[in-house]
Amino acid sequence: MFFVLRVEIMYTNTALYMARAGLGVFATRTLPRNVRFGPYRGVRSTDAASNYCWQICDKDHKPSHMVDAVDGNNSNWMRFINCSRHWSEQNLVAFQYRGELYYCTIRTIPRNTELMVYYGSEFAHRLQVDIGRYNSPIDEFGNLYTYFRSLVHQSSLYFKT
Ligand SMILES: C[S@@+](CC[C@H](N)C(=O)[O-])C[C@H]1O[C@@H](n2cnc3c(N)ncnc32)[C@H](O)[C@@H]1O
Repeated sequence: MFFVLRVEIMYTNTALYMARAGLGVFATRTLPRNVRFGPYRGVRSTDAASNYCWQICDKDHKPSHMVDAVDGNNSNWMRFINCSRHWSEQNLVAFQYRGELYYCTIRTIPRNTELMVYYGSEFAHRLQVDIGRYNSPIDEFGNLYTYFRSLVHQSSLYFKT
């Protein structure tokens, strides 16, 4: 089953989130768990030349190439999704399927909530995300969201991009 995803792209609330993070993506309706978006559109490149790159791996899990969404004319709305700073605010996981990159919701995302995915430790570190505290107990970080960890399972829900 396909749905048309409605999201809003707007400036992140820097008072609540991270300073100077720019634009972010917000759900305009409640999204259930296990909804997949994608693929992440961009230009194929050999190196991580921008902050809009995801690494694609081959069948042997070896790095193959990057998909770079720096060009707004050769990418889609997924380029605006920001990096979570702690698992309590992460609501998407990135995964690769048939050589392309997708995101999947890992918890129910209430309306008006920012969609956030973990970029991986290397890039997150560059964004000054405290990797050492990423998985620390929620009360050390603040009670922004209720913790609900889950695995990505098969789902019949997909969104068109
Ligand atoms: C893929 S883009 C995300 C969209 C970006 N906010 C925009 O306005 O185009 C990645 C960039 O967003 C910003 N960003 C994303 N997550 C962030 C975070 N947790 N803290 C600070 N900046 C972040 C950084 O400038 C990063 O280079």
